[in-house]
Amino acid sequence: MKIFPASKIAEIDSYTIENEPIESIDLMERASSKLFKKILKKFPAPRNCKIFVGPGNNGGDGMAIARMLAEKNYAVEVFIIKVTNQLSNDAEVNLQRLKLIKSVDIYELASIDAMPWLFPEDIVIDAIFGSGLSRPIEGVVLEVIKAINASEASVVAVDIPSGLMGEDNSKNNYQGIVKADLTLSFQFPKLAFLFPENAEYVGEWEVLPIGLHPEIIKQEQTPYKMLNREFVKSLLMPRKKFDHKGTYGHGLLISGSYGKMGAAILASRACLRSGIGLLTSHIPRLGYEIMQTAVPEAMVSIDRSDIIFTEFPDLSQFKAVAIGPGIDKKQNSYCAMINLLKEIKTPMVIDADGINILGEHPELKADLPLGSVFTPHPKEFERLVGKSDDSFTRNNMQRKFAREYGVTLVLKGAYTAIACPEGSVYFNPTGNPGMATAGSGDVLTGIILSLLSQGYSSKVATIIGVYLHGLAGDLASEKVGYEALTASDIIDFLPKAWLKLKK
Ligand SMILES: NC(=O)C1=CN([C@@H]2O[C@H](COP(=O)(O)OP(=O)(O)OC[C@H]3O[C@@H](n4cnc5c(N)ncnc54)[C@H](O)[C@@H]3O)[C@@H](O)[C@H]2O)[C@@H](O)CC1
Ligand SMILES: Nc1ncnc2c1ncn2[C@@H]1O[C@H](COP(=O)(O)OP(=O)(O)O)[C@@H](O)[C@H]1O
Ligand SMILES: [K+]
Repeated sequence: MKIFPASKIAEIDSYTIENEPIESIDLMERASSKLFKKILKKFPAPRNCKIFVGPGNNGGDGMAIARMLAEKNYAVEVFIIKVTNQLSNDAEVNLQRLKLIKSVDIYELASIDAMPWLFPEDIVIDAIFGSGLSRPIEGVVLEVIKAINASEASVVAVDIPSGLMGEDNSKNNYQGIVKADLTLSFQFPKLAFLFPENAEYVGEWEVLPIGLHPEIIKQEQTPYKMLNREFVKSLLMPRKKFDHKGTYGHGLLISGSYGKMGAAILASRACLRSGIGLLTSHIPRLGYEIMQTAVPEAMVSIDRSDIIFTEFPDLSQFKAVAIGPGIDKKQNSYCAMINLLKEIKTPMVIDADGINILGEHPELKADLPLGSVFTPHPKEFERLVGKSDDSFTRNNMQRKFAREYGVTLVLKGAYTAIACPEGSVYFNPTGNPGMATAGSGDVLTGIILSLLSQGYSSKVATIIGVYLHGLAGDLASEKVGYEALTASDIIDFLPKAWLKLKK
């Protein structure tokens, strides 16, 4: 699913109006009735609704919803916040329609003194500003938003919480953003919904299709996309009757060190559960028996060091290489990394301490093989790419790094972002807070290595890997819950995740 910047949404709107064709007031009616139905579902018994509306089309939606709720016997009060004297055309039409409904009280809110008391059992509908917001909130609107946020009422935001910019909130005043319990967004999610600092403002969110024109949605370009099962499934290569293990590639995994052999085991097991033909696990000497016992399917390559990574086998036999889980970042490992980067010609996955070594020695970035994949969590990301104060800026830095070095750069977390060399970013909807547990990143590294070895491109291997990893985590959490979930559970649910993905 595409995620458009707010500026493009008005264009998509106009195209729909012209080419469906549909009158703009009818498009508003269609959008509002979708939202109204959702509210009815969420709050089936009539309650007091206090609807705050602004001067634009977001306000117009609010007034249309007010009319629909009143017709279903909800006690509705509408507060028109006096921002300007002029309402948008469609908001004005909806105001006139609303005035015909006798049961609805309509007030003008020109100062905070006229603010109504909000009770915990009230439903507040926030239709002050939508995608047309052009600057941080101030004046009476700021006071109203503070009062809404101080109340215990249930807050539903129309399209986007008022005050939140669709993408860039780096210069916003967070005091002036509505804290919604539920945000119902028209047709597309907004980029800002995917950033952690906005979570308490957006609340739970849902996208409501409102029938915007499919042609323009197809045509319009955007760097931001949300993954879904159909898309990921379409990337899978079918297996054929006469395939053999050579068909699915031989991968090399460099991982583990003294005290961190678990990372090597987890990554190896996940790799073998993701379709690879042959896996060689390169580990320090002390891990030999551990690996042979825990993962009999893996071949083992032994380092001359007992405890860390200092060398690697002949690379010519491998289709892809992964390095990082549990390797530590001692001087000798750094030296081995220099050599590895000089020799390697296949794509590679770089995770954990592999990333940290590159963060400490940025000159190594010049030797990165084409098609490398980085899988940092936020702290590792900071060491590799740099610091930022907000997620939008960080996302721009992520895209720039991916373009500059020709790599696929993953930023792990809720809505993991995958930045590709050509500038696009894919966000992943699968995964859950149960996965915030030791070793779950090692599992992801193993999965992506497996897919690269099978011949998927770096971008596709990363997309499938990230989606599948989250899906396995979701299936695992259905069985064991968030708290008890371990990285091994994610591996155990990889078979089910594959089946579900391919269904
Ligand atoms: N694109 C779609 O899919 C549809 C959009 N609709 C609604 O239309 C909304 C967008 O409507 P508009 O473009 O009219 O925009 P808004 O309703 O967000 O309001 C924009 C108005 O507020 C003013 N304004 C912006 N920032 C301000 C600030 N900080 N302080 C004071 N005034 C400010 C602007 O000058 C403009 O007059 C969407 O969010 C959605 O609710 C629906 O009606 C129909 C379908
Ligand atoms: N709240 C969350 N929602 C979705 N996925 C999550 C969440 N928390 C963690 N994850 C996923 O779990 C993995 C954690 O990786 P990482 O931090 O590298 O773990 P480790 O270093 O212990 O292996 C990542 O893939 C991340 O996307
Ligand atoms: K709103």
